[in-house]
Amino acid sequence: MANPQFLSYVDEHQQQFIDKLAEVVAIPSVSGDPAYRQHVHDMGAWMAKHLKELGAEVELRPLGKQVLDGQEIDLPPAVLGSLGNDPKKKTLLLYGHYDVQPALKEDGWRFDPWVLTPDPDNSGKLYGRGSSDDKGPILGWLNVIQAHKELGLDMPVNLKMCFEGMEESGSEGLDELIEKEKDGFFKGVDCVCISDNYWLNTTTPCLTYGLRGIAYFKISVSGPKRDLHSGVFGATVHEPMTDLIQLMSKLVTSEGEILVPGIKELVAPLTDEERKRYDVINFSVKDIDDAVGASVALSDDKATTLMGRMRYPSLSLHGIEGAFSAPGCKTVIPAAVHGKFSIRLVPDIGLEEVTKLVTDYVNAEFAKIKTKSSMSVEMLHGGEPWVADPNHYSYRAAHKATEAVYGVAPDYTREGGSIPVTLTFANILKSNVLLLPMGRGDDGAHSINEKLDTSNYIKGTKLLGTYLYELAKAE
Ligand SMILES: C[C@H](N)C(=O)N[C@@H](Cc1c[nH]cn1)C(=O)O
Ligand SMILES: [Zn+2]
Ligand SMILES: [Zn+2]
Repeated sequence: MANPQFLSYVDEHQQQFIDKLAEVVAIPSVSGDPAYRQHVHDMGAWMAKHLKELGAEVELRPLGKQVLDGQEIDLPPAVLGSLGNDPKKKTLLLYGHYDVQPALKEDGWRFDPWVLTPDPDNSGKLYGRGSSDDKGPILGWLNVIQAHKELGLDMPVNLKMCFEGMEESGSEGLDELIEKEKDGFFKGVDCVCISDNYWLNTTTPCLTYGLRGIAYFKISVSGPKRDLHSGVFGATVHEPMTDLIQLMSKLVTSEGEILVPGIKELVAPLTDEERKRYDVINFSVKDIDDAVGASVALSDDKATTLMGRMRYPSLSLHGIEGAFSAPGCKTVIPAAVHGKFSIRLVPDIGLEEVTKLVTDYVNAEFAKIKTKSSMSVEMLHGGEPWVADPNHYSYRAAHKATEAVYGVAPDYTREGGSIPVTLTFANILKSNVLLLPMGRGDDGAHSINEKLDTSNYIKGTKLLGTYLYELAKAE
């Protein structure tokens, strides 16, 4: 059980916590676009300032530079914080990310994505980019610390904190920092907790013990030196976009089957025991329909749907840079186009292996196209898949905390998304990692109209705090 004073404090400060979330949603910390990079740095500075005010020792650790769209720019720093150093207490490492995915009102958002907007229908939904992924959860930790500081309560465990600003763009520089600091800043960490994923549905909290990895690719096709008039040059020159579409159509079927040979053969075989684990999860295919706003699920079967997200790889096509995409009818032949796609990886499918399979296949398919265009394929960023031991004491502590705050036992899930640093923490720090999500499956992370329900934010803050108390006692 958590301290009752702490729980009451969270209820009494609900509006103040929402106002803080509004303050950080207003900082458009998009890591993938160089034009927004200063905002990512501003968000890192905001985190450092507020953690210091809460009594933590804080350091902004530079992570070097990256080349983005031909420009060399500073990577956002890692915000490293420590609170408490009592050798009698356990030491928990918290990780979260302060960068977000891009968002433009014209993509179809109901409200300005950078203004946290409560649902006018009073449903309690708080709309805004980053509300659920991952600014709400990282503020959840800050709220817990604030409550303890203001109430004069001792924290049940020592905290180390690592917040990064590049998670949505491959976590560049972070693995190196963890390796370098494993016997420095990260020394003494007993276990790791990350709140950066989502419940499977809208009602049942969960503990997550696996993540898919990711391999993100770009296929570039070019030909003419400049964009051309299709009336003047159509049926006259090879067109890069035509070649790229042909290549991209060879990657995946409409039923989601990956066409790159050799990938599905690597997936670990399904055991009866594992199959049964999907049957007990509180979930229905309607949860998918509700989350995406349409009846478009690949399967009508619950276990097949869950396995599609948790234990099988997937290949998604994301976009074509350089293609005409504005309204209207521009009759251009683009000179160079870059197709982007990613593959979500599962255990037994490694990043290096998949990169070779994809590169060889795309090159072989391109060789079959009769064209004079040039083509190259590269892996832009990646992260390996991860699975943890859900019988660890940290999971037992989170299980008890979930029952205390939500009055139900959590589901045990594997997440379809990726948090590349998770495996690094597990391997380099040799620690158990727990994923303790705050948001719901319909939060729309990475999509338009991302939201966090007020009750998830407030109960989620109570859950994170209660987990610390349970962790202190756990064996
Ligand atoms: C699950 C986590 N909140 C998340 O959204 N992770 C991203 C990481 C990523 C990797 N490349 C780009 N973003 C994801 O799963 O897409
Ligand atoms: Zn994300
Ligand atoms: Zn995230």
